[in-house]
Amino acid sequence: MKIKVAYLGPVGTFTHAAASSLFEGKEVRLEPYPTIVDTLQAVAEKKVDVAVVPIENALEGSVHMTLDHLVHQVDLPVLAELIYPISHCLLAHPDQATTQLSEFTHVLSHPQAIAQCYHTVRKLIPHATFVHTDSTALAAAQIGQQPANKWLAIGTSQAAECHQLVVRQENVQDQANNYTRFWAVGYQPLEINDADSKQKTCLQVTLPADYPGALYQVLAAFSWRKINLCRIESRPTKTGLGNYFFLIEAEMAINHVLMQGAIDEVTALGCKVRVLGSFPYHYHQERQTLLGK
Ligand SMILES: O=C(O)C(=O)Cc1ccccc1
Repeated sequence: MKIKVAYLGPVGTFTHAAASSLFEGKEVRLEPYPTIVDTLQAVAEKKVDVAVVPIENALEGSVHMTLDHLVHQVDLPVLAELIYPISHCLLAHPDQATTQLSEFTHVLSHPQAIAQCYHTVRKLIPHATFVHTDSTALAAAQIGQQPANKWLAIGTSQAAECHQLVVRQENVQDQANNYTRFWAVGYQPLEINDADSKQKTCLQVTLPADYPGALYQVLAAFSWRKINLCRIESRPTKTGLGNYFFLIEAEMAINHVLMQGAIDEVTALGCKVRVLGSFPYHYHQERQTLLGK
């Protein structure tokens, strides 16, 4: 039976490209969902086997919608991570193919895409009003239905093809080195060929109380074991102003004895530790090593 994979759709989103890359050559059915929350709920409610969602961007940081849903609303293990290059295009209806860029009035896209391109687009179109949509491809679809409006979408060249739009400008992200990390989440382990892959563990750590050196003690548990941390972020627990949990990503698999030791030590300090996942991670170019043949 084909694995069902939910992704933030419709066709032509960056998540669609990442999900296609992650499952390339596999017997899967990719199913689009309109929002990140719907995508995660599809797997939480067992309508699909896996969900692929964006988690962090190199320019804009965490995708809070994804992170908060995974932490507060569902208990879905992270199964794999793909780091995918992101290049944004300005897309217009063919009827606006010759309109001066500075004459466009509105720029539609996903909030992450708008944030990644904000300064570049403001320079090109100083009077643009930015309009948020649930995905970049939805913005492209809306442009396709509005030939008379001087509107642009920020999105992928695939979305331009899907909706017969013209690419008015490529590479409008504010920095060249633009990557997004995507997570595949689900209850069933993926058939992953991880012999050569690097492993990561993502932990949610909540301190017992706020006291001098509390976080320092947590970090020390990783430090003296020489476990490299690749990300640490605080997010509100949503129980009151100033209450945070920490999301800690470490470059070591959960079953490693040193990782077990670090988790035990942090727990002994009185912290609450939840494992969000222990999973292989890859850059897009190395994707062929991620999934089993
Ligand atoms: O809207 C999309 O295309 C997405 O997949 C979300 C997103 C937006 C910008 C960068 C990476 C992912």
